[in-house]
Amino acid sequence: MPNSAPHWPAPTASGPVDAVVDLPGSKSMTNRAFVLAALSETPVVIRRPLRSRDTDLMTGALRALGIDVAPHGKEDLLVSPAAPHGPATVDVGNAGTVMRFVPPLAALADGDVRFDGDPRARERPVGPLIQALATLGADIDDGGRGAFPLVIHGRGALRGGSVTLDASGSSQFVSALLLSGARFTDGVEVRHEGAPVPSQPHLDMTVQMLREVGVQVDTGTADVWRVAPGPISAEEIVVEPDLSNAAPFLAAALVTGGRITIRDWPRATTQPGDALRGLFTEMGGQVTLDETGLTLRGTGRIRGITADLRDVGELTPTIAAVAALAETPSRLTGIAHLRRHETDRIAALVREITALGGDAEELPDGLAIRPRPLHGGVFHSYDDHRMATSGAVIGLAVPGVEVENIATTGKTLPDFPEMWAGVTA
Ligand SMILES: O=C(O)C1=C[C@@H](OP(=O)(O)O)[C@@H](O)[C@H](O)C1
Ligand SMILES: C=C(OP(=O)(O)O)C(=O)O
Repeated sequence: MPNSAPHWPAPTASGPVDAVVDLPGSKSMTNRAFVLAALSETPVVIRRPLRSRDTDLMTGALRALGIDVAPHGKEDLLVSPAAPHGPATVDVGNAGTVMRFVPPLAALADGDVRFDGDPRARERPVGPLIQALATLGADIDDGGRGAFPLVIHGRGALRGGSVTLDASGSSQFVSALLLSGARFTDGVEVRHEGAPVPSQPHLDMTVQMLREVGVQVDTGTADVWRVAPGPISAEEIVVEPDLSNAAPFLAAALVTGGRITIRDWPRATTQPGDALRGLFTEMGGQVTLDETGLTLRGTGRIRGITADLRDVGELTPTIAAVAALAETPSRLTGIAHLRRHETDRIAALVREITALGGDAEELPDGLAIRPRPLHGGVFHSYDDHRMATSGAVIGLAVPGVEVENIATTGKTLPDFPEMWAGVTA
């Protein structure tokens, strides 16, 4: 999308950063919480939800379906469930969680629900999910495209049952069916066939959050998930800080040889961002976890990394930014599905690192980055929040980097420029 706002001059660190960072809630947990709350037997308080474009799109979708979401105290939200109904129009924006998690809810609605979103939403994969919903009894008009825009002719209930799909393009196809599956008449059995499903921690998150609201989920067989039909009983869902959005801040410590503490890092979590502890240790950081949170200390040395990031694909842009500043080469693989994320992240990262003088190369399922000094220039963000924050990370070490459309960080972290200024001041 063309963006006429002036480019954002990325602050260059004048010395090692040293700060404690409070991050808002996880996008992935917040948007799962909304779906579960919408289908709950009783009103649900969502504690410390993320407020951002992606979560606003989700609350917009719920409201369009007749489900009320209201402020509750200073930072919480109250969801008052109701039988979802059409006619309704849902704007999915460029939010994968809204694109994938809301159609099953719409299939349970009474009435027509229309879906469309940003131009990129029409390119992101949704076909296997739409096909699966049709197999489970939904009446969907997608003009045979297997893509947005589309209409779901809800009939107030969905039969459910067993379905086989290829979820190698996105774990969100599976999560979507599981999140609403307990409310399908026969529950749901999802079988995956194809190349491995990415983002395993996000599947674990779905299963754990379902179990916490009383849903029976059987994960005993690899690539098969069974959700028993039954009620969803939640009163409160607590959202953890967004550990994927911790990535650029921890990277700042690594890149400047400084120290960053992310407050309230959970001791146990399903979030993929927890893998940053190991990944950034391998890249040269020293990590400690205590009552305050997770602290990363940079040592002044940045090592490259060879890693299969299939499970934690959304961390790739930040890891690539650090890799572009490292002393040794990096090879990031297992992430072919990133080509259909907010943008083609593999092509975008290679293009932008190369434009700053770096040495980066596309691989069929990832990218390779070799050490080479970088210079200033415009770092394009392609409407991708994680591209924008990656440009900020590189800018810490390379004077004269300007990030195009920093406002796109509002997808999951609207206060990013202010938070970043606080850390780099
Ligand atoms: O379920 C989720 O909340 C997510 C799953 C992952 O999607 P893919 O499996 O499509 O990569 C991840 O990249 C995305 O940011 C969030
Ligand atoms: C891939 C991402 O988002 P989405 O939920 O839109 O898929 C992401 O946040 O890195």
